[in-house]
Amino acid sequence: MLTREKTEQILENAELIYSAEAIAETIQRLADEIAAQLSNQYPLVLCVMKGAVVFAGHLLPKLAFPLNFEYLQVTRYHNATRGGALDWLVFPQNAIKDRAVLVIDDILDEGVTLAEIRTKILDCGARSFHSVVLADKDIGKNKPFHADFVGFVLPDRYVFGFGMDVHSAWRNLPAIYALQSGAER
Ligand SMILES: O=P(O)(O)OC[C@H]1O[C@H](OP(=O)(O)OP(=O)(O)O)[C@H](O)[C@@H]1O
Ligand SMILES: Nc1nc2[nH]cnc2c(=O)[nH]1
Repeated sequence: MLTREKTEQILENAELIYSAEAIAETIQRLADEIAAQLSNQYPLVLCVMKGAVVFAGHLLPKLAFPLNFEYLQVTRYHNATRGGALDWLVFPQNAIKDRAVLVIDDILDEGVTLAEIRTKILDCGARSFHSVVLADKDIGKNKPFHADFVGFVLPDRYVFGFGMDVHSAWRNLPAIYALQSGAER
């Protein structure tokens, strides 16, 4: 864990990429797009913890149709800024069969996490699979996964805030920041 001083320094040196206002507008647009496709499906909405917790908390009240809500938890970045093997921590297996599933995640980076989530959900007998991400990072190569609903396209930098962590801190920020280049380690 970083010291409090180091954590504050990271924010001071970071660059604001999306303000709280820009995020709010984007979430309303995403909610409208999701409603147009899924409002008559009575979907099971799954939040990918922990990163999507803030995004899900803002998006859910804007989905004005019947749904059920559960969460799953996977991690492959742990407290680092580079991804590794995926660790499954929580998975609501029994809730999924025959459901139209909408997965909410904060960020699509290399696409490994959501590709594995989709496989597992379809293996559990979901009727359909959709996903919404607040941010899709432009990594300059093909990804094994494309989201149905995308908020922003981000530059290829490590970002944090609005649920996303940097070395496990700053998930509580109301906006999205990019880590100063060279500070990834
Ligand atoms: O597209 P990928 O390269 O696979 O990365 C995307 C995943 O990385 C983050 O999760 P993380 O592993 O950091 O766990 P967390 O949500 O608990 O922070 C994020 O919430 C996505 O689920
Ligand atoms: N916090 C955070 N988590 C990620 N997971 C994959 N990419 C990122 C990123 O840029 N920031």
